[in-house]
Amino acid sequence: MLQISSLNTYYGDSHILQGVDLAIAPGTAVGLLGRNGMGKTTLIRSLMGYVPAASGKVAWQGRDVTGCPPERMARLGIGYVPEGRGIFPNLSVRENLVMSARRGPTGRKDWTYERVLDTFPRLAERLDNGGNQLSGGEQQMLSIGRALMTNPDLMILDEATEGLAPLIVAEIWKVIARIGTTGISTLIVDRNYHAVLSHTDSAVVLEKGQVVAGGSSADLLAQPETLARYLGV
Ligand SMILES: Nc1ncnc2c1ncn2[C@@H]1O[C@H](COP(=O)(O)OP(=O)(O)OP(=O)(O)O)[C@@H](O)[C@H]1O
Repeated sequence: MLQISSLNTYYGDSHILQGVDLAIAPGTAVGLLGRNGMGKTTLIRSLMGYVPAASGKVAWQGRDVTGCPPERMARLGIGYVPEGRGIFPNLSVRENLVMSARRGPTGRKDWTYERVLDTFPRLAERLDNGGNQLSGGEQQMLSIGRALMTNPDLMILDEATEGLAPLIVAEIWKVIARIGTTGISTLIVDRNYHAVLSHTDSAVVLEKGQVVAGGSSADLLAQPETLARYLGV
């Protein structure tokens, strides 16, 4: 469904992504792992069109979308929950959700306002609160809820559990697992590689902008020396 081939991205003279390949099949969950600064967010920003790639290709559902702007990628069915959340702080929870509502690219409307509130009962209790009045965990839920309201085929979650209390983290992982069961593919970045590997079908590991390991998540979980080498502190 998503196929990234030989992607190279620079920030100025710094060659950040160095020939990255990544594929996501329909309905699967893929983990994107790597220590801080290895290029995970840059890969997401490149595929979404926020950062231009110098070379390489991004194909989405069979068509070449390399260099398409983020709004177009979103219209084509990619929901993006960025690191740092990206909600509208001055709008209420209700407004944040309602303004994101639309059918998916194939007309799908599985994720309605009611279903999102059912998934996140905490948001249902805070509909009239401004985005800036929410706790960190609630903001994260709102960010995920907004992406779901666009009825995407793929959800990209970048550090969705960062800085949250353990109970909220567990709640977010539960929701991520539930999203996966509704046929939406996911691309997940999270510091807790054990949790990522437990919630995905496959994963790739980035080191200095290159894919250095990858395969089925279950296989990777069974390779502690690989995990320690590329992800250990
Ligand atoms: N806007 C930018 N301008 C210049 N360099 C940048 C910019 N954003 C990121 N970088 C650099 O690019 C490299 C990759 O960063 P990136 O954010 O993609 O890594 P990451 O794997 O997502 O790590 P983290 O978990 O810390 O976000 C790092 O060396 C970082 O310092």
